Amino acid sequence: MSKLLLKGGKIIDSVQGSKTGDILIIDNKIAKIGKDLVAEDAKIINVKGKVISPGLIDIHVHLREPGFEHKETIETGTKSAAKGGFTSVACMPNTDPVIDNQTLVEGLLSIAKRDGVVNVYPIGAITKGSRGKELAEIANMREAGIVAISDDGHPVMNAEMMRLALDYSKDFDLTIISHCEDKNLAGDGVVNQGYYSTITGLNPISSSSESVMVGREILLAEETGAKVHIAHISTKESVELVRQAKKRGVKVTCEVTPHHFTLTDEVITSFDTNTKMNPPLRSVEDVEAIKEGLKDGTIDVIATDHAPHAEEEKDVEYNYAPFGIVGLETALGLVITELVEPGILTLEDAIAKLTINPAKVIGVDKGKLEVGKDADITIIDIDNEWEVKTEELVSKSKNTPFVGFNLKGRAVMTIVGGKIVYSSDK
Ligand SMILES: NC(=O)N[C@@H](CC(=O)O)C(=O)O
Ligand SMILES: [Zn+2]
Ligand SMILES: [Zn+2]
Repeated sequence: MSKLLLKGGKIIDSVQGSKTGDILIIDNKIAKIGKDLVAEDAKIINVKGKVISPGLIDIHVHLREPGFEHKETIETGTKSAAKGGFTSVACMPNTDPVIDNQTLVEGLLSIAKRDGVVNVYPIGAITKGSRGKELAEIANMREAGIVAISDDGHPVMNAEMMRLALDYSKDFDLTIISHCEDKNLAGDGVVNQGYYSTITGLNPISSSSESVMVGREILLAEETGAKVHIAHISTKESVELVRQAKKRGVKVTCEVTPHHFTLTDEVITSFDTNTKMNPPLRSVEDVEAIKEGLKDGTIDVIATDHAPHAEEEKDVEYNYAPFGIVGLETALGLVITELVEPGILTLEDAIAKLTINPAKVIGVDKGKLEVGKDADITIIDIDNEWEVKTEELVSKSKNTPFVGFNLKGRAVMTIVGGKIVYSSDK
């Protein structure tokens, strides 16, 4: 029997309010929560002045294995997650091959069991090969352990195919995570349409290329009664569509990435390919609408869309670089610096968007500190000031626009199932 006693931290409880106290972990479960706990032969960890949070959950991660191991592997991606304070990640199926059948899901789970340091929840494809033509083996994949379906990286352009998938997903209580992008409207765009696309001469991506699809998904979810989750929301129009749909009782949820609430399209003037991602960085007004959406609960989840790409792939002309940036190790710092410090979200609300809310979207029993639950816990030092440095990133890829940023707040210890998988002291 192994015992771990966390002493004197601020225990986050977004429902009943946070309190200072101790948590006793026995083996892989939370055994006791209270004040002045004592436990013989427990390893004691003093967390005075620190926050004890439910382990963070990221439901939008590209682990790249199988097929793109030069960008990331399940081992390096989950180590990156652990350093960022994440105890669970859900991984997107746009690997090679695309995760669209039971055997591939089982293969992924067995690698995750062998190499993963945090919990890995696979997301299956909606359509075979994510090509949008015929449905993937959704029932079998569900049996094998997928927690959601998504063709992320691509939209499902055929609305009838999406309606079919939504209808079908209800039988398996699966949420569809939609990458909202109208391919015809997006064309060969690489950056947000606006002042900065004009002055840089880079090909524009309109806001409508996203919002038209957000509107479509909402209408189809409403018609079918299915659950849809909008990935990486980025425009003010999309936020408003979700807000109105929620008022009507549509089963729609959405997520935003830290880069979409932190950066605007102004940064593309550097022509740094680490400012290129899908959807693109948007305007000041969009960022303001996103913050409003976070505040009023329209935006449920903060997810990284961790999208590693190798240095040689990004080190090309802007038009030719792949879309995407890494995010697991900077997410928490950006949330605290950009949202909690300025008072946009309380610490409890911010943590809810990184724990219980994402857990609900993928339907897993995680994200709460309660006796009897898995001991997935993140210890956060919210006052820790640090600078993002390339050489300190443990992800295999270093494609982030945040190098040199000074952030406040970081995970100092990550515990998964009672086991310390990351500690800043080591
Ligand atoms: N976000 C990105 O810019 N890229 C993602 C795909 C995606 O999330 O749509 C990737 O897989 O690289
Ligand atoms: Zn996407
Ligand atoms: Zn993605």
